[in-house]
Amino acid sequence: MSTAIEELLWTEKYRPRSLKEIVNQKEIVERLSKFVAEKNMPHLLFAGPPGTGKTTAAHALAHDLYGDNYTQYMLELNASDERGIDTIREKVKEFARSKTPPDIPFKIVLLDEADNMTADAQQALRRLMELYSANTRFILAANFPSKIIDPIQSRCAFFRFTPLGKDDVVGRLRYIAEKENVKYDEDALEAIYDISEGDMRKAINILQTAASLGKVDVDSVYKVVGMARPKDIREMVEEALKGDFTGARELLRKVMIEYGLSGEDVVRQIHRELFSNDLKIPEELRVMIADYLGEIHYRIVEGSDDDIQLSAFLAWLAMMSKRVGAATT
Ligand SMILES: Nc1ncnc2c1ncn2[C@@H]1O[C@H](COP(=O)(O)OP(=O)(O)OP(=O)(O)O)[C@@H](O)[C@H]1O
Repeated sequence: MSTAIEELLWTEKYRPRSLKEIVNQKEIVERLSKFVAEKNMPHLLFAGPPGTGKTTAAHALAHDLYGDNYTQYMLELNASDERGIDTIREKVKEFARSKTPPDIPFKIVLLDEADNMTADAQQALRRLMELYSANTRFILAANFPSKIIDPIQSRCAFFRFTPLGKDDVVGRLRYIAEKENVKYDEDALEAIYDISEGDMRKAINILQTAASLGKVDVDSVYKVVGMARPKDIREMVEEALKGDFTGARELLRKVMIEYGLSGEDVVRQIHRELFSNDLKIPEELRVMIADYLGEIHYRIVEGSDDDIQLSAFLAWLAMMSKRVGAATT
């Protein structure tokens, strides 16, 4: 990757180079550091959601093993990009023949998105792993480990990466914002965490896009991701639950126009708010709303009119709250 892109993209600029710079994932970092100390390791399977540090950890491990010029001892392949197992086989064969590191008996093949390979391709991969195991170790990265065939799973040490917590994400965003001289509101960083759901890549990208517009505040954050502020969505639902259908419908039109949301976007955001702690409603009502919202979502996806469906939803909320006798508290 060129230096220009590394400088431009904050996810690259602030990608941890060494294991000790990785945020959280403590147990993983400890186990990997042991491999570095022992200069030995088995094949590895890194599993977990996007943006939690799988690729970063593989590079950091190679960096700590081989030093700054580690890339000559590491082959990175993306299972979805490479044209089938034959291409992978050719590349691995060539790589296995190339220069070996001075005092470590193996090189590393990183295979990203391994769970996108068919079961047949994975069988071929398994044979490849065995064939070159004398001087090569494979690191497989996957979002869904259940899609990796058992014979491969049993040959790898398993590492589960978990979504990063609020303190970790907000702390990292604060660190980057300070380094980049970005003006920000603390609650904007928390909003970025809420949207990212523990995906650090997504969080850093939102910060960078919002910062390009000026000060990072809650409004600019929701604007760049094309979402309404949760508060606006909650107010709309609460208004309907108070029985004020007309008021709720006005708020609906406002969020759709102001934020340029589609009907499906609005349904997704209502769904999100339904399970947040900020919407205080009785459990019985929450269950009914979740059920009916699923129906509305289906109708919109099938091509029904956004406005008619969402108006019907708000009307239903207004009627339901009366029947259950439950206005918001
Ligand atoms: N644990 C972490 N500590 C610090 N930064 C992180 C961490 N995890 C992710 N990041 C940041 O997010 C970016 C993306 O992370 P990475 O490529 O490692 O994700 P991944 O888990 O491999 O995701 P994918 O499954 O999409 O490939 C990194 O460049 C880095 O800036």
